[in-house]
Amino acid sequence: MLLCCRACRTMFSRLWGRGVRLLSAPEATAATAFQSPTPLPPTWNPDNRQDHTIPFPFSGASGMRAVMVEVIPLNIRPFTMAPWLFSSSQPRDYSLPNSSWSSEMQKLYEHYNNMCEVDTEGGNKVKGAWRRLPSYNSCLEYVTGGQGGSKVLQQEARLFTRNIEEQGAGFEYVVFMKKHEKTCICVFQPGHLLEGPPGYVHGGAIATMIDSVTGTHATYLSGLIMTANLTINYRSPIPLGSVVLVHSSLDKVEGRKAFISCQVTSSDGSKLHTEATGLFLKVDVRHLLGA
Ligand SMILES: CCCCCCCCCCCCCCCC(=O)SCCNC(=O)CCNC(=O)[C@H](O)C(C)(C)COP(=O)(O)OP(=O)(O)OC[C@H]1O[C@@H](n2cnc3c(N)ncnc32)[C@H](O)[C@@H]1OP(=O)(O)O
Repeated sequence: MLLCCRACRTMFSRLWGRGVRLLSAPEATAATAFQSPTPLPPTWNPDNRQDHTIPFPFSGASGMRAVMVEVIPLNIRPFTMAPWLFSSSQPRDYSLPNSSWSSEMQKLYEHYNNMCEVDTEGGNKVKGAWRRLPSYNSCLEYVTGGQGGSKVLQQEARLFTRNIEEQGAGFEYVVFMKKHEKTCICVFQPGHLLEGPPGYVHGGAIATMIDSVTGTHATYLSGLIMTANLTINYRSPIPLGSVVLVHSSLDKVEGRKAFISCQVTSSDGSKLHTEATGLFLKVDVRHLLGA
């Protein structure tokens, strides 16, 4: 596969780490000569690749150019060391701890994470009442094929809460779901880029987190949803850099509608910062694509 256009590049970034690796120019030449029944375009030349190369999309690889990729069946994928961001076999899960997390954020994470698995008398671990939800920098990570899915794949969809490069500067958060009680809790540490009033979090950033947590909750319960209505009451300002809890609970489901309420509190629950109610409507993938 030649990375010669935007669609190729998007597809490559989606596939990277899933059995796909970049070929060096000699490898690419050899692979084309021995394996591909389709000759390379006449303009392609490993020594002069201007016509069919593109800047590599990931940060940390500036100046690097991708020429050709090889798809390797996952079960025989060799070990390769990738020099850029998505170097593991899975896309980065942003809900895992990083060095920007304060000790309070880390402590709360461990508190809820420990309840995701419990020790049995026999010393085994079994699933607990809670579940940590992974979080990626693109909603595409949740798309599972189908005609709609592949159409979505052609776009470079990004989840903006997870696309601020500097760790700790924007939205640091992790969502835990308590499935049987239909509640969700999010541990949220707002960074300096979310400043509104001096020293406090911007109301729009708080609304973003409420929409993200309640929207994730509704998605988990109902599948593909869109926010139809969000009503927010701001009760007390949230200091930048503090750690707060976003509680989400399902009030009722009526057909396609899920009614969810939400409270943002201090980490010990003693102070109420924000209250909200949301209405989420289950939608068809065609609705998202504007069909
Ligand atoms: C392991 C698993 C992990 C899961 C991991 C998930 C990962 C994911 C993470 C990201 C999570 C981020 C989540 C963000 C979610 C957004 O922020 S979405 C973006 C913001 N929202 C929008 O842009 C929506 C724009 N609006 C629309 O597209 C359409 O108006 C809607 C909301 C889809 C509704 O349109 P529709 O489907 O045609 O519905 P319609 O027939 O008009 O109305 C149906 C019913 O709803 C009622 N209704 C419609 N709108 C309203 C309203 N605003 N107020 C009250 N009632 C209403 C109608 O009255 C009607 O009621 P009934 O007559 O049936 O009783």
